[in-house]
Amino acid sequence: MAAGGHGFDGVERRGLMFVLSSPSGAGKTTLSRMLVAETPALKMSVSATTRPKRPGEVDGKDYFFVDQKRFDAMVNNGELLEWANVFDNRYGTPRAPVEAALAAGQDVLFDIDWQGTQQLRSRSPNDVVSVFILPPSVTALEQRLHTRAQDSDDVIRGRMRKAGDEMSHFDAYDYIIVNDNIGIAFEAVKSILRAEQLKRERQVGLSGFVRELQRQLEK
Ligand SMILES: Nc1nc2c(ncn2[C@@H]2O[C@H](COP(=O)(O)OP(=O)(O)O)[C@@H](O)[C@H]2O)c(=O)[nH]1
Ligand SMILES: Nc1ncnc2c1ncn2[C@@H]1O[C@H](COP(=O)(O)OP(=O)(O)O)[C@@H](O)[C@H]1O
Repeated sequence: MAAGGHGFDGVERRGLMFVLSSPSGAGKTTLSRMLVAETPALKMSVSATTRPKRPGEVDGKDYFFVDQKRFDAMVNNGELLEWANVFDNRYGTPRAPVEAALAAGQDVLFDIDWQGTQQLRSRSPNDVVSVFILPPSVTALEQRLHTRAQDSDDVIRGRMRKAGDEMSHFDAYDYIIVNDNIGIAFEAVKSILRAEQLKRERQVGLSGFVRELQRQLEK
């Protein structure tokens, strides 16, 4: 992967792929939005989906809403970095924007399920940092799905039924956050991102930087 972009005093850093997953309603969309709002350099990957648009969602911002035919064409043309069936719909990550951002040394944020996370990790094991968000309780999860008020009772029942399955994959993730208080959960997400950005192996320009410090000391 190409190196580029930002870092302290010109220390080049490799962009990372920051993944948030959770059962529906646990809070990953909320946390992703907060993170992007506070971290302008972080690029959100906008997925393509065949699911219907919810009230308030914007095409091209929340998702690219496409029909089944277009989705199949994207798969067949290799336009997706990963894709999966979730809740009887298809979801996938457009490849080009992610590759361009990473090549420029930018970090990319993904709100994708465990299947997509697995596919990204097998392609780029060193660049994926994965976080799984758990609800504090089943009652809270159900309440959140209802207060979001964007899905029918039937859809909510379906999502509650599948929450157990989704949660069973928590052990494939690097970090786990229980999202009880949103402010505390957000602090936790930010800390993980910051610590991962500072990992030695991601700061690919370090040896040159240290050599330069040593050269100046020798003067
Ligand atoms: N594999 C994969 N999963 C995705 C993608 N985009 C969204 N998802 C997941 O699909 C599931 C359903 O998303 P959505 O319909 O927005 O419902 P929500 O989780 O209740 O907000 C969530 O687990 C998302 O993380 C994608 O591009 N790839
Ligand atoms: N810690 C929290 N406490 C209370 N409500 C929350 C919390 N985190 C998220 N929510 C609310 O729960 C609902 C579902 O959150 P959302 O981010 O859409 O979940 P997901 O993307 O995981 O499906 C939203 O209405 C959101 O405002």
